Amino acid sequence: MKPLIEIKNLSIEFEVKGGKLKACDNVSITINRGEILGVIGESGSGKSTLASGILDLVQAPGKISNGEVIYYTEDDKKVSLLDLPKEELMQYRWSEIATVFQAAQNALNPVLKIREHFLETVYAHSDKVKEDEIIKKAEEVLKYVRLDKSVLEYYPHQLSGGMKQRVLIALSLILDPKIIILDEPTTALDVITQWYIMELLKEIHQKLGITLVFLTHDISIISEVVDRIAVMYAGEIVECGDVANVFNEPSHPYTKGLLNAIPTLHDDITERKAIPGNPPNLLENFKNCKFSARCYRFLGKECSGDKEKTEKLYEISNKQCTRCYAYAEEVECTK
Ligand SMILES: Nc1ncnc2c1ncn2[C@@H]1O[C@H](COP(=O)(O)OP(=O)(O)OP(=O)(O)O)[C@@H](O)[C@H]1O
Repeated sequence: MKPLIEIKNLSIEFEVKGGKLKACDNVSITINRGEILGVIGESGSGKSTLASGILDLVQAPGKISNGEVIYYTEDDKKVSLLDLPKEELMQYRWSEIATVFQAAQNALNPVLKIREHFLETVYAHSDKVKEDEIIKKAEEVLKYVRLDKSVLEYYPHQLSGGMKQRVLIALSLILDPKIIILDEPTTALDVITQWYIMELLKEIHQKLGITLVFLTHDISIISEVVDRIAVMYAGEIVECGDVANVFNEPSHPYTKGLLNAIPTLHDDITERKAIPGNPPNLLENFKNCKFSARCYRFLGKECSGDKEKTEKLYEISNKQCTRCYAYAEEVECTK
């Protein structure tokens, strides 16, 4: 698979009372063209910060302190997104990389009809497109999310939560992007609507071949959709790989804990166990593996002190990488 976006050693800090909070700590991951990638992790693990970092949208007091985001164009040209002037980078937003962010339900302007949202999005990129062309395209993308064109004449408050989310997905498609990054796309919705939206996104992926990245705490909702999964803990990716490998043979104790904590319809809920302890304070200057305080596999001095070793990802197969020091014999992962 060809790479579409390569995130290299991305670190993002928030300047807060008490110091610098590392929300993303040296994150490296490649998003491949045409795949569906899921990034999972509990609240506060850094998923939204990572999503904002890709398009340099981190708001103060946050700041990208290190790293690169490389975008591969269709003719394999490498573009270093974080080095682009702001206006140029904004041209990539929507037309190459579209985002549907967590607070999406409130992302629509209450005083504008849906048709105006489509017009404004396109006009922000080009004032040469005719209005009727935009509306024709809007009707086409609304069909992908099974909404009738009459929705264009509605104001946001006239739509249900699920319809608003579908409008936002349609809006993200208006400029034919190569990738959509969806941060908690279904969080505020009821379970049935959640599944419906995931089905629609899967269909859109199949029809258009568009790359999708889901960032969510809800493993159950993405498990049947994603090809590959990355697990985030305390600002770091602790494991990534093909979804079947990671789910069937999780290598990192955090991934195991996370999977153990999910109830299913079929099993005994008392069998489910929460991970003991709490996530660490991200203001700390870590010398140990960040999970070591909660880890059943903690290897004593091997997991402590040697930051260089505990901050690497090790390749345990060509389909799975882990940050756990127990695999330090394996080769370093460069994917
Ligand atoms: N504007 C901000 N100011 C200070 N700290 C922030 C800010 N935004 C995020 N953080 C901190 O950065 C860390 C990562 O937050 P982030 O929102 O990226 O996590 P998340 O995994 O997306 O969780 P959630 O799904 O709850 O948003 C958290 O410790 C959070 O408190």
